[in-house]
Amino acid sequence: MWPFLKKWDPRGQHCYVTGGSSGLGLAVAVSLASRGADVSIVARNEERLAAALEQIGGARQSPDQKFHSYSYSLTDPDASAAALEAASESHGGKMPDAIFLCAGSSAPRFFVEEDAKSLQKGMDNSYWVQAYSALAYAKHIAKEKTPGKIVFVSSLLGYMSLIGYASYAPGKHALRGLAETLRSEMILYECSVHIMFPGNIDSPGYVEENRIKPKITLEIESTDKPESPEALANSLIEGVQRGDFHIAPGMLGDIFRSSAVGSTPHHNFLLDGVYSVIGYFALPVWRRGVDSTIMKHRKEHEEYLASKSFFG
Ligand SMILES: NC(=O)C1=CN([C@@H]2O[C@H](COP(=O)(O)OP(=O)(O)OC[C@H]3O[C@@H](n4cnc5c(N)ncnc54)[C@H](OP(=O)(O)O)[C@@H]3O)[C@@H](O)[C@H]2O)C=CC1
Ligand SMILES: CCCCCCCCCCCCCCCC(=O)[C@@H](N)CO
Repeated sequence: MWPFLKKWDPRGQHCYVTGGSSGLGLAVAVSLASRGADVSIVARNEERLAAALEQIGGARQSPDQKFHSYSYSLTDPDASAAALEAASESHGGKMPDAIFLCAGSSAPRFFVEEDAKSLQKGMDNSYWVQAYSALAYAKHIAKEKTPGKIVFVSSLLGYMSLIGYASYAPGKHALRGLAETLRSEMILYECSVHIMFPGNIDSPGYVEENRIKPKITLEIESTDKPESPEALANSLIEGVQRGDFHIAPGMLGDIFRSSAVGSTPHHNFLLDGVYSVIGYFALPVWRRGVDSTIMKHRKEHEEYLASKSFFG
């Protein structure tokens, strides 16, 4: 964003990556390691953490780089704080220089099939799984008076939403609200804030969610071909290096970002204007197409609900 500012260099920095055992988080961890960073990853499953740590080790650039993994459940506020503290212990008690909050998951289904518990779980796995870590980190940064970096991972579904995402899109929108607040507030502590809005990612999590995803959601989404975690990890890190606040890779990202920009900082003042004009004309056409696809599916939907004994 500011060409005269020095680009952020991950070399020698301690980077903390949640969800670092799979998909985007793992690719971010590997890419940071290959750029000379110390990397700590956090997730729950220990076997996958161990396998990931080995892969991250393979990207080592110097014998001094430290790689660690920690098993914590980040939907718990105390565990989120404990995970950060554990990671800082291996670095002389100093908080990580940057935290990449990639953990998250979605379980798409129709709203009428949700219940209070599943909606709360959706919020846990989209919003709280990142927000608690940001909270614990921010407190330390403010107390320690050391600069920091917070990177959230939302989704294109943090800019818009569609059928099937009632338990997930609200949390991803909420992350945008949190990031906007923190971008403004954390400048007090020299802590920069960034948030990514990727489309579909070709990850283990994507394969998993597609097994339960309503057919109609799959069909509408098919416009957005999944991208490799590695390519997206590079877009994320390069966005952070440039100092971009919103990082929305690809043409779709540019269109949705520019169309939803509000008072969020622009990237390229002129180009963003072009993208927002494209969005102004193309997005309503796309949305009407989506609505008509959904309406054509009405009978099938009713049959589906009947097959689940929804009507009693
Ligand atoms: N897949 C997609 O199409 C898209 C995904 N996103 C977002 O990108 C991020 C990465 O997604 P993706 O690459 O698919 O990830 P994966 O589903 O492949 O991996 C998720 C990672 O997060 C960890 N994780 C999940 N829940 C918790 C938890 N409660 N506590 C600690 N760790 C947790 C998992 O480990 P473990 O289960 O062992 O804890 C794993 O390491 C997510 O935030 C997702 O919402 C955004 C747009 C599209
Ligand atoms: C010019 C206008 C053209 C518009 C075309 C838009 C196509 C958008 C398709 C929807 C993409 C949804 C991504 C979901 C990512 C995600 O977060 C889930 N995989 C859950 O994890």
